[in-house]
Amino acid sequence: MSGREQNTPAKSGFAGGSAASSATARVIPSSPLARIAAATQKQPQPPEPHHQVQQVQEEAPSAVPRPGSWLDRGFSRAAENPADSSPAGGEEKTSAENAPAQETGVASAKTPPTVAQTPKTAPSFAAIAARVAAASRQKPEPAVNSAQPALSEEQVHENPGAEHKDTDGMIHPQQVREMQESFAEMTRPIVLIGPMAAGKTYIGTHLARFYGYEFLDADQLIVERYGEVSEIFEIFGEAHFRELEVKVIEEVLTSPAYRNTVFSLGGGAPMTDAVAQLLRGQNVVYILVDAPTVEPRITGSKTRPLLQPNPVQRWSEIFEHRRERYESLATYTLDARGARPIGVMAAEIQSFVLASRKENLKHDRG
Ligand SMILES: Nc1ncnc2c1ncn2[C@@H]1O[C@H](COP(=O)(O)OP(=O)(O)O)[C@@H](O)[C@H]1O
Ligand SMILES: O=C(O)C1=C[C@@H](OP(=O)(O)O)[C@@H](O)[C@H](O)C1
Ligand SMILES: [Mg+2]
Repeated sequence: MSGREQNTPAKSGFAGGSAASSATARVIPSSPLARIAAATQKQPQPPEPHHQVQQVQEEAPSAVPRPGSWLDRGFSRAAENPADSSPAGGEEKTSAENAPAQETGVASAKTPPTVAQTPKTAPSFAAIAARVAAASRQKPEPAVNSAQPALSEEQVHENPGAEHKDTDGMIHPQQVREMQESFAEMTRPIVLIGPMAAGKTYIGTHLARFYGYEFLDADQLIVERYGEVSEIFEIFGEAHFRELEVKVIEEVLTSPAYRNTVFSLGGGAPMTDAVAQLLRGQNVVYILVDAPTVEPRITGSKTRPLLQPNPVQRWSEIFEHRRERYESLATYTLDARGARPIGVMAAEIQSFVLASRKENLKHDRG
C-alpha cells in the first residue's frame, strides 16, 4: 500500500466503527456530543500550500493572549503534569483521559478560540527556570525509573548532563541549568509523529517541560473542542475524526504563535494527505518503536478504537501500513525502542532541534 494513500476507512479498512460519516451525522440534543454535530456543519478549510504557511508564520501575532483558554490549559497541564500518563504495563490512558475531568468535560460548544487568538511568546528565562525547577522537585513516574537501564558511556558522552541524575532519577540542578541554557527560540514547532503508544504524548510533554517549550497534543485539542476520541469514532466514524484532526493540526502549524511548541500528533494523522502536506518543511520527529516495546502499553487497552478487538495484532498491521509514510515525513528519527531514559531521548531531540535551526532559517529566507 502506498504511503501516499489517504487513510480513510474505505481505503484503509481501519475504521473504528460503522457509524455515520460527517455527511449523515445525527445531532443528539442535550448530548455532550452535540458539539461534534456543530462541527459537522463547518467543513474544514483545505490546507494551505507550504509557501503560504511560511507567509503566515512571518506575520506578527495580532491578538492578545487569553489566559485560561483551551490551549493555555493544554500547555499548563503539560508543564505541570507531564507524568500524568499511567505506567507502561497497565492500561494506558489517552492524553485526554489524563486531563482533569473538569477541563476535558467542558469543551466550549460556543466558539472555540482559534490558535491565532492565543499567541505565545517565548517564555522568559525566569519562567523557564521556575518551571524546570518545579519539575525537578516532582517525583518522576515509576514506569520510567524502574525501566531505566544505566546509561552507557556513549549515551553520557552524547548527552552531557545526562549523568547528572540523583539516585531517584530526578534532574540534577546542573542538568537543569544546562537545559535552560540550551533553550532556543525556534522558527517552527517540533512535531512528533509515530504509531499508537509510541510515546508521542509522553515524550512530548517531557521534552517541553525539560527545555521550556510549550506543549500541545492534537488529540487533546480535539477532545477539548469536540469530545472524546472514542465517541467521535463511534458516532461519526473515522473519516469525521480525520477532518477534525486536520483542522486542529492546520491551526497550530500555520500559526506564528506556536513556533516554540512541541506538538504531538495522533498516530494516524500523517496518513491524511492534507496533514502530510502541512508537515513538509517542519521539524518532524518520528518516534520509532516496535511491537515488543508497545505491547505492555496496549494489551487490554480500550482507549484507542482502531486497536480493537485485538490490540497487539491490530497495532502491528496498522504500523506496517503506515511505516512508509512516517519514514518519508521524518526529518529526525528517535529510536524509542526498549526502555531508553526519557532524559536521554529528550536531549537527543533537543540536539536535533538546535542543529536544524540554521537549516530552517536558511530555508525560510531562501
Ligand atoms: N518511554 C516510555 N517509558 C515508559 N512509559 C512510556 C514511554 N512512552 C510511553 N509510555 C507510556 O505508554 C503509554 C502510551 O504513551 P503515549 O505517550 O500516550 O503514546 P502515543 O501518544 O504515541 O500514543 C502511556 O501510558 C505512557 O505513559
Ligand atoms: O493511530 C491512530 O489512528 C490514532 C491514534 C490515536 O492517537 P495516539 O497515536 O496518540 O494514540 C488517536 O488519534 C486515535 O485513537 C487514532
Ligand atoms: Mg498521544
